[in-house]
Amino acid sequence: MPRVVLVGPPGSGKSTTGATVAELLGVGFHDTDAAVEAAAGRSIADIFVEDGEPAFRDLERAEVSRALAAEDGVVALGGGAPVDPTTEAALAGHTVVFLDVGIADAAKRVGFAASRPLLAVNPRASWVRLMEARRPVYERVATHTVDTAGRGVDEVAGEVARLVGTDP
Ligand SMILES: Nc1ncnc2c1ncn2[C@@H]1O[C@H](COP(=O)(O)OP(=O)(O)OP(=O)(O)O)[C@@H](O)[C@H]1O
Ligand SMILES: O=C(O)C1=C[C@@H](O)[C@@H](O)[C@H](O)C1
Ligand SMILES: [Mg+2]
Repeated sequence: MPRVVLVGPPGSGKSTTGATVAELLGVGFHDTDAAVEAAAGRSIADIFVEDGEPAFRDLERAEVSRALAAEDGVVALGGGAPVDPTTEAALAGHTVVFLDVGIADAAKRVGFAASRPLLAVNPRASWVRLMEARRPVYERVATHTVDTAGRGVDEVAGEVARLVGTDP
């Protein structure tokens, strides 16, 4: 079972902070977005364009299920992964940290590049809509919440490592 699973919206820092948390804890780091891309041999943006979002969600659900069973370090999920009901149910019993962030910090961090297909059109409004719909899900699955607003990667990673460092 992973030591900790990171959830949160695009720009919350799951991938970047997760790698630092893994270093601090001396464990491996696994990013489900990267794993889906490696398995498919294509970028997520290409999977969205060529096969559509439902096809990506199927690949993501399978990869998250595999990672929750097989990985034992830090696991970063894609931003939309916990919205899937099967994935939400599978997260029960795991140590899950919700990296919270507001639109101001997310916009600064992400720059809303085309690599995030759900934010390709009207990125700020799309991010706000996504976050409104997803906040209840992130809050339901989280065992801990860490506010990342105005805080750097090292500070956030230090707090996450302290929170989960004593968990079995
Ligand atoms: N706490 C932070 N302070 C400043 N910049 C940050 C912070 N966390 C992440 N970043 C920067 O924000 C950008 C996006 O971070 P990252 O890719 O880790 O987000 P993510 O949550 O994994 O997003 P996605 O859901 O799209 O995978 C990166 O350039 C990263 O360096
Ligand atoms: O917020 C989302 O739905 C997404 C976030 C990214 O991590 C990727 O999983 C993909 O771009 C979809
Ligand atoms: Mg990421």
